[in-house]
Amino acid sequence: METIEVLALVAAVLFCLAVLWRSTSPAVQLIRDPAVAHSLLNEHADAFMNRPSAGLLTALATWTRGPERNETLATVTYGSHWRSLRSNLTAGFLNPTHLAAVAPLRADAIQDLVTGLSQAGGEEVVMREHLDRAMFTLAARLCFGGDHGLEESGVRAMQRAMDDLSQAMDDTVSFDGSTLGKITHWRRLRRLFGLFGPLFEVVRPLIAAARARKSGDSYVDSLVELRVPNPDVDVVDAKRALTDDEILGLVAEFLATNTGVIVACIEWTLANLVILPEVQRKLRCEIDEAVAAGGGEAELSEKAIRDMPYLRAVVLESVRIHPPSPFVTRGVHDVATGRLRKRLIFMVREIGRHGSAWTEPGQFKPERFLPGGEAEDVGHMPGRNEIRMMPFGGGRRFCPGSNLAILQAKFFLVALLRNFELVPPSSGVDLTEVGDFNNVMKKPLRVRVTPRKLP
Ligand code: HEM
Repeated sequence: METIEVLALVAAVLFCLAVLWRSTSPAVQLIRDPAVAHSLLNEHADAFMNRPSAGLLTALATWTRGPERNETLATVTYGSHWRSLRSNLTAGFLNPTHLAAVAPLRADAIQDLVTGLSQAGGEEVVMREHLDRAMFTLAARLCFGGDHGLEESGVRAMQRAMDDLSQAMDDTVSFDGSTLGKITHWRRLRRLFGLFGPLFEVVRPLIAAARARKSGDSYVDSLVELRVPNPDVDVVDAKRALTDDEILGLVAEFLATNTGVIVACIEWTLANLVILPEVQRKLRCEIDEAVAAGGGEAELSEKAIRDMPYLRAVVLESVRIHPPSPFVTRGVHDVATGRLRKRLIFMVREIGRHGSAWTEPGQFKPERFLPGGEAEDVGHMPGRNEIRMMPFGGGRRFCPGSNLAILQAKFFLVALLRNFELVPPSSGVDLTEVGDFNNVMKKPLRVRVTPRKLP
């Protein structure tokens, strides 16, 4: 065959592959309107119970297929396996009695944060560095238990591994859909999955220790004890334990959801409090009054924190305008083949700032969530009759950790405002957003923290 004929043949094959690829690629629909989001997620919840399946690229990157993949709560298909994992987290770990018992761990983390910031001597600090450290220590203790030999060096090694994973995740999500993009995406995915290795090195002995002690109240203890449906055995209601690989995935998910997004929520809130001194002053007044009413205790009670209307309004306004997770996805799959037909992307940021649902949507105005305000009935979860914002998603797969996340953010904010005056840095505060997986401040917030004389 002549060279020219070979080239023509190669071009024809490539053309056919491109047409095939395009014709089999799932359609993508972007949802920006709160009313449309409500109709899809609330009125047709049964049709949108799953996120898009991971697909060919993930299979290539992990060299695994279908049920062999280690599913996490966020990736698993709606069904009995999902129900087991979800009720283990919500009815078990996140139930109010259990959470009350972890209050001392949170108090320790907050105390360390306040001590660290006090040493800054009124100088400018990069708030995220301090918050990341405190929040990660807390998450690791919630995950593995406060007194099971979790060394500081192990916590920091885990934090480094998780930082790399979350950076790789952000690089992977922002993928433009072009053929070149897909190839790059595949390479990024391979890198991403490779990053689980260093995390596993630190976590594997902790899983082994949890298996050996057979009881405990940390998240990893609950995963070791959990039995999930086993469809591979021909026995009614057959169950099996989770493998170490599966537990690793769930641990990574737990650490990720209990750190970066909560830190992002606190950082965005602080940025607005620094820019708007009047809002900061009002919030501090509410905190000082609650502290006085509580007899000046070092940490306010959970009830006192929940009963603070202005704090609630500030946090809601923060997650409305700067949702730490900027989009939520759903997939429509072919019933027979399981292949992804359509990908729906709910643009959480745009929904929370939609002109049809909010007046002056770009302005940070906590008052809108107070009694008499335009959003006095809006909470952090979508209402039954409407969606006006959805920072924690909606429908069947809404975020199970939303209450904990809001509570942790409030406790940290109260401690910071109670102990420090927060003054803008000389360079000002830049609210530019970055990140597709997590929505963070492009320029990490710098603040001058001046210790307060406690009333
Ligand atoms: C400010 C902090 C947080 C934000 C902004 C956030 C946001 C979200 C969003 C938007 C989703 C997708 C919901 C959907 O698809 O409808 C989600 C899912 C999820 N979140 Fe959170 N989250 C936060 C904290 C947490 C915490 C603390 C936990 C665990 C204790 C958690 C565990 C999960 C899990 C397991 C899922 C997947 C649920 C499922 O598919 O059934 N999140 N989160």
